[in-house]
Amino acid sequence: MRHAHTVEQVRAAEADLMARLPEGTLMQRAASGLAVAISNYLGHTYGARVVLLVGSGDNGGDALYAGAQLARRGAQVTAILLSDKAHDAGIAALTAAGGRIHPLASSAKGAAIASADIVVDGIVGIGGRPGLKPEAQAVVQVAVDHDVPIVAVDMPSGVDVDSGETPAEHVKAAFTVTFGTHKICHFVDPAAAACGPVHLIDIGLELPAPAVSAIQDADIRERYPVPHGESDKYSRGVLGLMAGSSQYPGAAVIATSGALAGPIGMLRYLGPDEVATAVRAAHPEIVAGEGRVQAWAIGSGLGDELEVDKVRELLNAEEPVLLDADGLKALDDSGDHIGVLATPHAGELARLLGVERSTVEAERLKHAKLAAERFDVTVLLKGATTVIAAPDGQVRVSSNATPWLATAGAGDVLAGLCGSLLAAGLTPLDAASLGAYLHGAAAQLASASGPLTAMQVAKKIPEATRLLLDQDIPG
Ligand SMILES: NC(=O)C1=CN([C@@H]2O[C@H](COP(=O)(O)OP(=O)(O)OC[C@H]3O[C@@H](n4cnc5c(N)ncnc54)[C@H](O)[C@@H]3O)[C@@H](O)[C@H]2O)[C@@H](O)CC1
Ligand SMILES: [K+]
Repeated sequence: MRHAHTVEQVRAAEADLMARLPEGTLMQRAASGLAVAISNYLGHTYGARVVLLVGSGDNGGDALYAGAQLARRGAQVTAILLSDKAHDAGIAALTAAGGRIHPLASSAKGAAIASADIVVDGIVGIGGRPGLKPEAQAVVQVAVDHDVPIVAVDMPSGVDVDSGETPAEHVKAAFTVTFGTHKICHFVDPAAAACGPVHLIDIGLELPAPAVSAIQDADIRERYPVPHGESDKYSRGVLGLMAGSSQYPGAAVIATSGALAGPIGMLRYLGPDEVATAVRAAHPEIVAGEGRVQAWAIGSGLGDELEVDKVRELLNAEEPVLLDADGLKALDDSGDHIGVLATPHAGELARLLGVERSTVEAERLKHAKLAAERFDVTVLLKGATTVIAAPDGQVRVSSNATPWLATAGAGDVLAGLCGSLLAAGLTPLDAASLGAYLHGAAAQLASASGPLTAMQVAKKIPEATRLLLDQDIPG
């Protein structure tokens, strides 16, 4: 996993390290990493036209020192000072290296930005409040109008660093270079979408447990319940699936496709006879009717046929339960639901919490955590980046989805797959994490940069799993 820490955690780790190192060492490490990333992006340094947008703090200092390094290697570097205050030693370094300094009032600044190969956003970093001042917004707009790529120093200025929210104007970066550890805004939308690819420069910080972790390929290898020589269909896990209705029979076929593509040894389907017939026609290996299961997945396409009392009984039983779509209506905030995984999209989470959908979309991390705490469940909030919040406060994100995945039935596949991982014995947090990541990987395979259907995603899950497990097929 990659890890993100809060501003407070980063400041404490920086203070610890700075106390042991000569003054300025950390900033030099940061600036060197930034300069190399800019050179790599441009493909050349000599003659490159680089404009630095420099705010009043150390974020501007990073930009100035990186600019000085680039200037020493032949780049034409111009700094635009957005505040009366700027990092003095950084300005001296840039000037000594042959860089130019423009105050905000300079009439030449617009032309410098318009003809730049890259603009470096050193306006604010972890010390910034959300939003851009009008003068900063104006220069950023010149870069946007002239299609000049912007590299964000630490993070795009104007985003809310610790929540990933973007309540006001902010920079949209071509890429971001960050230092020491990731910050929450790199992982959580909408801010994450403004970062572009994020490069992490190690500056030697020693960090505590992360606030948010992002799932990577290696996590699948580490945690996927791969069967072994002694496994049988029961020990691999049996999932009970309640989905689909006479109104939405397709949801059952799609959700069962997702479940069968996961690690379980057997799938039991419970639902109306005609839907069970359709499900078994699609998947003859499915067993219809009651029986012992290790986990339940309930909800996709149930419509009005949701039996709230029965579901609440299951919520209080020992087996873990996944609640999706209509099944979420059975969730209440009384009692212990520690084994429950809820998989809402923003609209469903908004209904659960009694707020507007747009509020959830703007404050995704906050509302996922709020619901995890209030309902005592693990919450998987679907979206371009999936946010997973456990009731103990752990948060993970999965960011490998393709926008083509925004298609009917994709959520049913995810519910089936996560249910399958639950039945195979993973915790709700791991089942949600691996499910979201494998779902994203399968969608990438199914899409190959083009449209896809939910059933195509389900069909690609085994291949995505195999690639991520890096296992050759025997025989
Ligand atoms: N502390 C360290 O040792 C290191 C810090 N580093 C850099 O230092 C940055 C943090 O520096 P600072 O703590 O000086 O803080 P910033 O540079 O993020 O911001 C400093 C000042 O900007 C002003 N400000 C706040 N919000 C603003 C807004 N929306 N618009 C305009 N001005 C605003 C405030 O007066 C604030 O004090 C990090 O993000 C990173 O880039 C790196 O050099 C790594 C080492
Ligand atoms: K910045």
